[in-house]
Amino acid sequence: MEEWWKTMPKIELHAHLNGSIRDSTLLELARELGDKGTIVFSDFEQVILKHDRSLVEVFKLFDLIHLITTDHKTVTKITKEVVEDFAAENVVYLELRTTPKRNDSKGMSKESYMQAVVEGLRAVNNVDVDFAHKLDAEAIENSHPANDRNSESRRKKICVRLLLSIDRRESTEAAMETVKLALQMKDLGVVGIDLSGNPVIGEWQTFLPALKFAKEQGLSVTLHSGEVPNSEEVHAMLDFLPGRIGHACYFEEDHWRKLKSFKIPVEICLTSNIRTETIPSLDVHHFADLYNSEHPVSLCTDDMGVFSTSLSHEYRLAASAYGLGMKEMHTLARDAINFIFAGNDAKEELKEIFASVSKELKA
Ligand SMILES: CNc1ncnc2c1ncn2[C@@H]1O[C@H](COP(=O)(O)O)[C@@H](O)[C@H]1O
Ligand SMILES: [Zn+2]
Repeated sequence: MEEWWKTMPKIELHAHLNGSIRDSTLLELARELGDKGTIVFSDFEQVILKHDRSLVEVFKLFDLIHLITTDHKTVTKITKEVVEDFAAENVVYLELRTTPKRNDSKGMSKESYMQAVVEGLRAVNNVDVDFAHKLDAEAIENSHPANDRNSESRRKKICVRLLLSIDRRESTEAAMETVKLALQMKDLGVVGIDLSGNPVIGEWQTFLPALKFAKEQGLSVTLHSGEVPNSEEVHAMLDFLPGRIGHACYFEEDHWRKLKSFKIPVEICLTSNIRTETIPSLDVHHFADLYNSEHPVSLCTDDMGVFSTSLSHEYRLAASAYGLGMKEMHTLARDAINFIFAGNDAKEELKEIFASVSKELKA
């Protein structure tokens, strides 16, 4: 039973690259920079290993993480590891999101940051990564000829798509640059835009032009919504009709009504919400009501490094907190196929994967 949560196929729709780094890698990177004298290692060690993380502290931690990860080589390394970690727990489809960053001292532009991310996807070697369907399917076949559909020796495969995040600290122009970069990278697996960052910073109106443009150009959009009370912003976000929203912690009656009537899927991050205290306990978490009213929801990790969790753990947690069995959890995982941002080819492939497990469950 314990193993089931790990072996069952899963879909991860809400994972931030820099929040998903292994503790061991963060410590190793911090130690290297400590040895060079760039940072004081012991200061970092304390923060990295600390486990109580209020929402305010989480954003302080991200500033520290970004200090040690924002160079091309490191971005490639953490991308590779994060994809490997998700694949190891049978995530078959991953939408990985990250904020393209400019760092003049490292000669880094938003574009070169994203090239480093794509390098990371290419560097994964213990599992096949399908990240740009049209272009790479052939390359994968050629590099692993034994990988035909009927072969028993078929290697494990994870389908990865990218979302580019706009940080709420950014200006309209910077947000627009991110959307243009996403459009430029459509053939490299970029399928959408995310709005995230410290929820007490920034105004909806600042990001709206870039988000509208993204939508007009055919990119999908997901928004962090209601991480702090902000009724007006939540209404504006719902009226924007995003493809999905994340969190929805401080939603009020009117928001729920709107969300449900618009049928906007919700990315649920249980551990993240409990750790940041945006929801007091699992028994009052909105997952239960959304699930019972058959509203589309998907369990996600948010930041598996920062919150020391995994997608398997989130499934185990929900199953025990809400009394759901293996079959129900399998259906919950499978139904996320309906609101992934990748196209029909990926959806069809995922349906096949889940269908073969459904048969086993019935047997
Ligand atoms: C806990 N809840 C959260 N709420 C809002 N934004 C969050 C977040 N967790 C992560 N991020 C966003 O993701 C960035 C780190 O990954 P990347 O550098 O983009 O790869 C953070 O700086 C923040 O902007
Ligand atoms: Zn998030």
